[in-house]
Amino acid sequence: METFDWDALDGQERTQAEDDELAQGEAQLRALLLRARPKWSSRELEAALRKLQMVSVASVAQLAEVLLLPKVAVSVSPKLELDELEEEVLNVKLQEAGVVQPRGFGFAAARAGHQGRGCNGRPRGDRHGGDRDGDGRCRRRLSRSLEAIDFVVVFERVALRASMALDGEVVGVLTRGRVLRGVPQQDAGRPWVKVKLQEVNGGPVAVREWQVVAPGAGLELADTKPKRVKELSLGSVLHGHMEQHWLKTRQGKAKRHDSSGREFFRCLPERFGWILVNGEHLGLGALLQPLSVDDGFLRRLPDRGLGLFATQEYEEGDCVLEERPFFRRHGVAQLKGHQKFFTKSFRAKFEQIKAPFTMPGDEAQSHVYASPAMLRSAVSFCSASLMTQQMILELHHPPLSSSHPLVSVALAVAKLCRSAVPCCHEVSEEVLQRAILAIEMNIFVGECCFLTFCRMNHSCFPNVVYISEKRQFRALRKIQKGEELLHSYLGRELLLPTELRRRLLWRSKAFECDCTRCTAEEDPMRRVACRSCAHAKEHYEVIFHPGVWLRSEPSLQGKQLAFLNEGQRLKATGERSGSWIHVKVERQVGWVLTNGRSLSPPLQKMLCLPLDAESWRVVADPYDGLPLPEWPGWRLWHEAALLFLPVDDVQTPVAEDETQEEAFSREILEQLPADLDLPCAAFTQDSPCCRFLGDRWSCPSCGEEVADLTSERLLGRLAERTFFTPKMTPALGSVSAKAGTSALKMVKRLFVRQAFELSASCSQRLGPRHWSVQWARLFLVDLAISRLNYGVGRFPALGILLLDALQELWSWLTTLDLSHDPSCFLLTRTLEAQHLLGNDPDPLVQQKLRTLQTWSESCRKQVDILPLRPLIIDGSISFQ
Ligand SMILES: C[S@@+](CC[C@H](N)C(=O)[O-])C[C@H]1O[C@@H](n2cnc3c(N)ncnc32)[C@H](O)[C@@H]1O
Repeated sequence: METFDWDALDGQERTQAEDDELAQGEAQLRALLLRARPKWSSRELEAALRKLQMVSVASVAQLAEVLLLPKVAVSVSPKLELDELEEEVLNVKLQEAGVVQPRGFGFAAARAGHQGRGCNGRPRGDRHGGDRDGDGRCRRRLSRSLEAIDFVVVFERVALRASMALDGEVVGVLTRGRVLRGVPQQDAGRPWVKVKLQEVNGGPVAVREWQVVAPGAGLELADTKPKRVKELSLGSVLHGHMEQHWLKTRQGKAKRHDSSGREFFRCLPERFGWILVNGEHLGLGALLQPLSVDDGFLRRLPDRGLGLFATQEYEEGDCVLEERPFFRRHGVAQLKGHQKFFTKSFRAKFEQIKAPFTMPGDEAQSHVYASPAMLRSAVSFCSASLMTQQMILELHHPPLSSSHPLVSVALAVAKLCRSAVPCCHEVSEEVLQRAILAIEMNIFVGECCFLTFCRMNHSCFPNVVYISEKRQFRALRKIQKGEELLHSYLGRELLLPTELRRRLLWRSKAFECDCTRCTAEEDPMRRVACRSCAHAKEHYEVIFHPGVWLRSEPSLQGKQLAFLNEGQRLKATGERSGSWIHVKVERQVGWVLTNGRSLSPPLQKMLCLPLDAESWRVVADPYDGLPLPEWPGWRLWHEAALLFLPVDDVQTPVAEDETQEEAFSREILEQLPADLDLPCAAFTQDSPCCRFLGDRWSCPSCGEEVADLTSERLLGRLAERTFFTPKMTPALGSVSAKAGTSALKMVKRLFVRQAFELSASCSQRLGPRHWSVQWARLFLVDLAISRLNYGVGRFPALGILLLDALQELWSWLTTLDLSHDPSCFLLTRTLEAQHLLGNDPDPLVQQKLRTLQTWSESCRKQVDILPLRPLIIDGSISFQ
């Protein structure tokens, strides 16, 4: 039995003879490495040597000693050559040191490692195969025993002991969900795991254990003239890191290291601790579980690190997981305690921290800036206990070698915090950078980190949802045993198209999402109305007096087939050529000119105009300068604008207080060519939509393909800025917010006018089903609810407008590939509409309300992902 001799750790000065022995051992190891890796350059060799020393291997003898196993293996198989063994041991140690990729590491290897050990009292049998004959068996067994594998703590709390015995000194405690690496070992038939203390409870990498090895060391106050506050007795153990001649410990104190050329402290060698794997004989059951068992709850996946899996079947609404956080990030209020360190110059430096951001495979460049949340992360981390710090560092984060902009931003924030905030002085730059990244990647709503929840991967089509008030995950749909549990790291962003969702995830969480929605062939958010199908359904009326010619070709030279009188109705066939349309009139077909501008001399007049499919009225002629063109894609937004804004505001083309950004958006909209407007028939219920398939749209009905992404991208970018994050300013005065709303905010009238213009442009060019138009609807719903809540006077048309928009949004959400039901995005809005319009005498309003109520009653209403935004228009309410 291998027990650890703690007494041996007592500080002894190293003698010259020991130094010589070390040098000799190193030379042996170098020779062994050279033999085993003849192709390595001297730099690679030196790097490997350094890394081996980090895992306690400084000589060939140590290599054998640490693992003890060669002796066992030799006795089992005398055929095995020592060289071969050395190389095997060397390979394992190199893997442990991170010099080469662990062979077979991960799922299969860990499973193999677990096999036959009887952990959890469950014999594993031989179902995972393995080399079972002769030398092969021996080699397999050897590497298995040497390999460190991942375990997860499955019991509430397990003890880390100084020796492989139940009465061994407890040197640490690990809580459920903690993931650790260790080498399985047996003692008297009981399975134990040997782990490095540094890895599990020794604190962040730079902080090590030190021991007082000479008399005269004392505790001094840092940041002031050295002032001794305490003598330190020989042998006492401290946590800290070296900075020049001082060993720095926590609480802003420093300890003298070698002011007079003498060493006071020595870093303790890495220690080991043992954890019992199975507590069945104690009546406890499994304490640790290898990570990669087939039916495990926590598994290692080939391309995403760890992931959580269902160990039983769940019905929709069931509670799947519940956990308490181990870490809570400081809120803004708590940070105020540190305010005096955030001087003007600190703030200036902080605001300059940024790194260029590009999406892989995309040329468009922007920047990622340091967020104040990172500052909170740094301070919270540095104020946490060593154990908590270690648990944070164990959470997933991008490697520091990654070129992702967050990595360099986190480094700059870490540097700045270390230099300015006292509680951060003692943590190394690298550790603080890792901590900021780990918190950024794993933080949950409510500013918490969890040991288990944080291992759950993301999907835009999740099967569980986080209920923050209860700290629970609940099933969004039926979940089969063995299915991966996936939640969405995104909230309302789930209602954005794939390209934007992937961009957001890459930007904030540094990964390229490969979920079912992101990899699906079609992106249903980007459905646009099919122009050619709509053209084919279009009806026209001759509005020119006395009438127009039906011609055999789309030109004035075309043969005159018939004269069509003013007022005559024509059915389009779908073919067009410039201002010419191909029509069917009674039994004849031919071409008709719609626009007199191409005549010579030009006639500034339309000759034929489309009929609105809903009202069968002629759509007004924009060239005659009529003030209110009644294009269906435009009409809803124009009418809405008139309900919310004074007529002057709606019609004034440019406002004087327009900001640069607003001017930019307006110019973009003005530049969009008018001839791309969709025909009226595109706005009828049954008009077909083109599906977006990667880089083009294709109509399932007529087969038409469209590849022009430019105006859709342009409108999408404006829509994201306008509807997704409306520019709001806090309201003046003191009106308390009503239930379901957050603090009151104001939107500028000019902003609202431009938002309606954008809504109309998106609608006219992309049709009623595109995501940008749906976000415009949400904006309209929030404006309408705010107006009904806070506005002065009644607006009868507002109720119908609100309920129509809600119904439209509800049915859009049901057609998308979303696992959340529409109530997750619309519940508060629906309830608020019911509350505000419940007493409305209009029977149409009551009928629409009943429909909405039936829909919402059939939903589970688990979460509200998209709370109502109180969009109060500046000047539309008066504060008393
Ligand atoms: C909060 S962690 C989840 C647990 C993590 N897999 C681990 O090993 O601890 C988030 C990380 O998991 C990976 N990940 C999660 N969801 C993913 C997805 N849908 N596609 C690709 N990688 C994903 C990414 O590396 C991401 O940064």
